[in-house]
Amino acid sequence: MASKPIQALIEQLQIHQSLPQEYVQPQKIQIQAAAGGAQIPVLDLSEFTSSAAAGGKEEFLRELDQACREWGAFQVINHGVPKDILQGMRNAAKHFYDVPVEEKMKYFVTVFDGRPMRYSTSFDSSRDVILEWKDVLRIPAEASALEADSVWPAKEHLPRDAVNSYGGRINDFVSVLLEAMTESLELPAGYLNEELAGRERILAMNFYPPCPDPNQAIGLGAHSDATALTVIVQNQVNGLQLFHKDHQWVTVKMLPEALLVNLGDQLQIISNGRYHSVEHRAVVNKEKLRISVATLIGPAKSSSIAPAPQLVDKTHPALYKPVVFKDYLLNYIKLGLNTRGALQTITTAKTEAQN
Ligand SMILES: O=C(O)CCC(=O)C(=O)O
Ligand SMILES: [Fe+2]
Repeated sequence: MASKPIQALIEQLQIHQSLPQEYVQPQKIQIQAAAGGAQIPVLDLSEFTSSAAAGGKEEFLRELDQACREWGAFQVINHGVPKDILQGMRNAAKHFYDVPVEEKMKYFVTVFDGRPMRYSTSFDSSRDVILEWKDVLRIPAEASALEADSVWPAKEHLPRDAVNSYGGRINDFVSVLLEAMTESLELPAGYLNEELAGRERILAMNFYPPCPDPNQAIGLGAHSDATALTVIVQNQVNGLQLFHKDHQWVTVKMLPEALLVNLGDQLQIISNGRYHSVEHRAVVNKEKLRISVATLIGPAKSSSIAPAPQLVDKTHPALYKPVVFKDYLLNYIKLGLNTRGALQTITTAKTEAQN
C-alpha cells in the first residue's frame, strides 16, 4: 500500500541510500539479467507511405509481418510525426514532473476506479504488496478546451497544446500503421481501423526517478498491454525491456527520434494469434530520471472483439472467444500485472488442447 508518490518519498529520504523494504522484488525475477546483443526490428514507414519508394512497400509489409510475429514490437523511423512535436510531449511530461509534489497531491489517487485522470504510483497501489518504482499520470490522449478542465491537470501543471498536438499526430500515425497491418494480415482494406473505430486512447506518462538499488527494484513489472497497440517515446534514458522467446529479456536501445510500437492483447485476439502481444517491463537506474510517454490504443470500450473471420478456418480454428473490450479491461485490472490471465480467460478449448 502506497499513500504517496515516489517523488515525495525521495524528497523525504533526502539521502536515499537504501531501498525501502516495500520496493524490494523477489530475487527470482532477475531484474538486470537482460541479454545484451539482440535488437528489435526497425521499420521505415516512408517505404509504405511514399509512392516514390518503388518495391519498398512489399518489403515493408514483409518486415512488419515478421516483426509482429516474432517480437510483437518494433521501432518506426520516418513515421511522419515532427521532431518538435515529440520534443513538445517530452517537455510537457517533464513539466508535470517538475511541479512540486505538494501541488500535485490533489490529483493523486490510490484506487483503480476507472476515472479518466489518474496520478498514481506503482500499478495498483491499494493492492500491490511489493511496490513498483514508478509514478504515473494517465489521462485521455486528446481533450477539447471544455473537457480538459475536468480530465486533465490544470493548465499551469501540464501544457495542453503540446499534449493535444502530440495526441493528434500519434493518432494519424496509428491509422496508417493499422492500414499497413491490415495489409500484412491480408484482411479487407480498412479492417483494423474499423475494429478500432471510436478508439480509446490513453496517454500514460511514466516517471521512474533514480533508484537507490536498481538491482532490487522494478519500475514496471512484466505485462502485456490490454489494448491493441501502444506507441512509446521516452527522454533518451533507456529502461524498457521486451521478452523474446530466444533472447529472453532484451533492453530496447531506443533510436532518438523513433517511435516504439508494442502490440497489445486485442491485436493478438483479432489476428487469431498470428501476431502476438509482447511481454515487457521497465527497469530503473541509479543516476537518471527516466520518463516514458505511452499512448495506449484500444477499441471503443463497448466494442466486441473477436478473431477476424478471414483468419479462421479448419486449420486455424478460433483461438479466442469474443469479448467486449470494457469487460476485458476490468478483468485485466482485477488480475493485475505479471500474469497473462486476462487472455487465458477467453481462450477456447482448442487453444488449451494445443498448449
Ligand atoms: O516505460 C516504458 O517504456 C513502458 C511503459 C509501459 O509499458 C506502459 O505504460 O504500459
Ligand atoms: Fe505496457
